[in-house]
Amino acid sequence: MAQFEGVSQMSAVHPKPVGLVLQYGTAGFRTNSKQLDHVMFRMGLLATLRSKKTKATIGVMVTASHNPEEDNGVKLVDPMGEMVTPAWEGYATQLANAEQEGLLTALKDVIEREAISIAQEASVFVGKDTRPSSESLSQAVLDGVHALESHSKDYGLVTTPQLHYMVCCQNTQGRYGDATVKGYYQKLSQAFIQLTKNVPNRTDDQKALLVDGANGIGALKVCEMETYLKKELQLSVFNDGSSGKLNHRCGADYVKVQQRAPTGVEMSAGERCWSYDGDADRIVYYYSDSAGRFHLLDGDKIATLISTYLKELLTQAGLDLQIAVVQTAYANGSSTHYLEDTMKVIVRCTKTGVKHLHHAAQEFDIGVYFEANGHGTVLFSIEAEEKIQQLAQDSNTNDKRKNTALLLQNTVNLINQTVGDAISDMLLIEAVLAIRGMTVQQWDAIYTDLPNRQLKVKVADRRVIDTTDAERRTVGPAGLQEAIDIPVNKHRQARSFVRPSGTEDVVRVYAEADTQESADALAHEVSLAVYRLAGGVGEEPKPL
Ligand SMILES: CC(=O)N[C@H]1[C@@H](OP(=O)(O)O)O[C@H](CO)[C@@H](O)[C@@H]1O
Ligand SMILES: [Mg+2]
Repeated sequence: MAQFEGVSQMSAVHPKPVGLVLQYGTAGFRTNSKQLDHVMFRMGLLATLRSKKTKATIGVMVTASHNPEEDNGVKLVDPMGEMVTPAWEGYATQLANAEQEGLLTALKDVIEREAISIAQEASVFVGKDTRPSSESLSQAVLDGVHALESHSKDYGLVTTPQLHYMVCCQNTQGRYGDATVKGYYQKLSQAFIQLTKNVPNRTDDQKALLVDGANGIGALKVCEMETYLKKELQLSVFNDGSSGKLNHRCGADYVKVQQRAPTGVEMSAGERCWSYDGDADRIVYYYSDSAGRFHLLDGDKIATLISTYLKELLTQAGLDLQIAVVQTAYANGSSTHYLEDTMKVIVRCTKTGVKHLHHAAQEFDIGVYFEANGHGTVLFSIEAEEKIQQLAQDSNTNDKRKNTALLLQNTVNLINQTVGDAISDMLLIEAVLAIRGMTVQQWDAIYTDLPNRQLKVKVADRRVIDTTDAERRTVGPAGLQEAIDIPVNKHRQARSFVRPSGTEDVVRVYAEADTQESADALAHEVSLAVYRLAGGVGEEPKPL
C-alpha cells in the first residue's frame, strides 16, 4: 500500500541505532535526546494507528518533564485526555525497539492485532516543551503522523496538561472547552475570577505570589495567562528560562527532593512561592518563616486542602457524593493518618505513576489524586457533575445551597480533569485559600509532616527488584524485605520501601521516621541493603 511505502521512505530519515532498546516507562519514553529521533517518528506512526482505532484525536507530547535539559521523552495522550492505555504502551515499546528492517512488520502486527481499518481517517495533536532538542524531535513525530497520511495539528510550545486539555476538548466537540490555548486561559481564568469575586477584603498581599518556572514551559505559559487573570493574582515569575538551565537547581522536583528553596528566586520571610516542573504538570508550594525555616507544602498537603474544601461544600450543598483521596507509597504517613482518622475520607494507595492514580480516582463520585511530588488533580464523575449542575439551576433551592452549588460548579471548571496541571492547581489552591480565609501558615498547620528522606541507589539491573502491595513491599531479590524490616523496627514511627524508578536508571529509597536523623539513618541503612542484595554498582552508599 502507498502509505507503507511512505513509512519506509520516511523511516530511513529517522533510523534506529542498531541494538538500542528502550522501554515505555512510568511516563513514556525518556532518555538522552540524542537517542530519540527514531522513537519520535515511530510514536507519530503509533499515535496515528491509535487514532484510527479509537476514531478520535490522539495527543503526542514531546517532553522529559523534570529530567535534565539534555534528556527528552514522549508521552501519548488518549481520547479523553488521559494517559494512553497500558496495552498500547506495550505496542509503543515493540515499535520503538523494532530494528529498521522489521519496522513494517511490527506496524502491521499492531494493525492486525487491533483490527485497525487503515482507511479510517486519523488526527493527531502534537505539543513540545522548551528543551532545545524538542524542536527537531517534534518534527520527527509529525513526520511519522504524515507518513501514514493522518491529519495533524502542531500546538508548538505548550505545557503537557494543556495538550491533554486540547485533546479532550476536541474529542468532546467543545463540551470540555475550546481546543485552543486561548480557550484554556479563558475557561480557567473565568472560573478563578468567579470563585474569588465575592471574597471580602482580598488584599494585594494575598494576591501576590512568586512562581519558580523551572526555566521551562510553565513560566512562558503562566506569563501568557496573566492578562486573563485581570490582576486577581499578581505573579512574580522567576526562573523563566531567559538565562538559567531547565530544572537545574530549581523546579518542583528539586524543591521536593532537596527540601529547600530553588536558586534564582528572591524570596523573603512569609512570601509564598510555587515551583512548577519542566512540563508544568506538577507543583509544590513553600515559604520561609521569620526564623528562616523552610516549609514545604507538597502534593499531600494540596490533596488535604482540596478534599477538606470539597467535603465542606458538599455538606453545605446537601449533596450526597462520595469523596476519596488517592495517594502512592510516597505520601507522608501523617497525611494518610489525617485524611483517614480526622477527615474520615476514603484513602486509596496505588503504584507510582499518574495513570494508576487517575484510574483509581475514577471509581468515586469525586476522586482527589496527588502524588507527594505535586502531580495530581480532581476527577468528578458524570453523575457528580450533573447533580451539581441540577442544584445550581434548581429554582426551589435556597440561596445558600445554590451559591454553594455555584462555587462547586466554578471549582469543576477551574480544574483540568485530564491530568495534573500546575497552572490549574495553583489557581485552585489560591481560590480555596481565599474562599476559606486561610493563610499558608494555617494550611501548613493542618498536620505536621513526618521527617523523610528520598535517596537513589545505582544497581546493575534495577529490574531485579520486584514489588507488591502498591510498591510498599519487595518480593525480590530474596532477603531484601527482611533487610528493610530490621532497621524499620529500630526506629520510631518508621516506614521505608524501595522500588525501581520508571524514569531513571536507579532504585529509589524512601524512609520516614519521627526525627530527621532517624529518617536519614533509616534511608541510609535501607540503601545499603539495596546495594548489597540487589547488585549495587559504584561506591557503597555513605551516611548523609
Ligand atoms: C518518587 C517520584 O516522585 N517519582 C516520580 C517519577 O517516577 P519514577 O518512576 O519514580 O522515576 O516520575 C514520574 C513521572 O513524572 C512521576 O509520576 C513519579 O511520581
Ligand atoms: Mg512533569
